[in-house]
Amino acid sequence: MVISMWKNLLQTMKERILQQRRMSVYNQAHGYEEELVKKQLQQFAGGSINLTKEDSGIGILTLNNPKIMNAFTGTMMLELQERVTELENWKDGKGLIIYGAGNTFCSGSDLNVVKAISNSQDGMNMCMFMQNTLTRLMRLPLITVALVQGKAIGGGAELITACDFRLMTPGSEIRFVHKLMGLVPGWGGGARLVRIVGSRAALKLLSGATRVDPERALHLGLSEETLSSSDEAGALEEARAWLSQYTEGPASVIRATKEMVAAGRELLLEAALRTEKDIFGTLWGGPANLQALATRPKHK
Ligand SMILES: CCC(=O)SCCNC(=O)CCNC(=O)[C@H](O)C(C)(C)COP(=O)(O)OP(=O)(O)OC[C@H]1O[C@@H](n2cnc3c(N)ncnc32)[C@H](O)[C@@H]1OP(=O)(O)O
Repeated sequence: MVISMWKNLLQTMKERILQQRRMSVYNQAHGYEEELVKKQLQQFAGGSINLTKEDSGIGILTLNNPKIMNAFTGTMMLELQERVTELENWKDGKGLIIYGAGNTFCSGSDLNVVKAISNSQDGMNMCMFMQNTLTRLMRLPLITVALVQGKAIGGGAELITACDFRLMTPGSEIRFVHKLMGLVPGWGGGARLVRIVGSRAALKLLSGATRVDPERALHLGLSEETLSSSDEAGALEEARAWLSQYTEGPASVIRATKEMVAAGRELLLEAALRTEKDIFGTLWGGPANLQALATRPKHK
């Protein structure tokens, strides 16, 4: 009995590790040694990443380091990875809102960390770690929204591109400042920005280190809506209401919809079509489908 429980546990852990590897971009084959990178990041402590899972199926992820405008310390990078793992395993989840504590989003990497790891190898390790985490975030079967209050700067601007949608509050700003630091984005924000706003607009925003206010973000398709509240509680409430338009209904259907769109966004057409078929197969004749057929045959 104990042996069989132990075997099941090992099997589940193995499946989880394999699933995480499938969702990630880098592994040992790319010279990426995750355990070493984690050990190094652990040395730069401060702040936290907090997750609450609401009964509605909406998760709230808070970037919490307001003394330095929610800049990412090493331990925050590690905690973000842990929270993403938690979200991958949250089977009732439908949506996620990411926001920053203290009325501002995030000012990127903690500059103390940037200075301490300013050699090429350490920079590459941090880059691969954050790309893996943000790619897994992007591929979550949840509809994700970045709520931008105050500033989303550098890595903070990169993080918002890993979400499906962005909402901005009045007076807020998105800015890819990398060029001013002699850099380009390294957390995957460059590749994702091109897919969101197109290559011409992305080139302007990156090479101009342009300040993007809510009006310009709307015009570029970088933001969906400018909210009316500027304060944290009001903005969060508005973001919840906005997101719930899309998370209404059975979790199985919402999650399948996001997975299908993510496949369409990332895969070549034939692979995306096959994935769509597989996802369709998980719903056809399932409980949500049968109940809809029994109770709501018309859509007037
Ligand atoms: C992935 C690559 C990266 O992300 S590299 C990092 C890119 N980010 C940056 O370079 C941001 C640098 N900071 C700034 O430009 C300004 O602080 C911004 C964000 C515009 C805010 O300006 P302002 O509203 O006037 O506030 P402030 O400068 O007084 O900041 C408040 C305190 O927070 C700190 N802070 C801010 N950002 C960071 C950061 N990324 N790392 C470490 N500390 C940061 C400021 O130094 C300031 O601290 P203090 O009150 O002076 O002790």
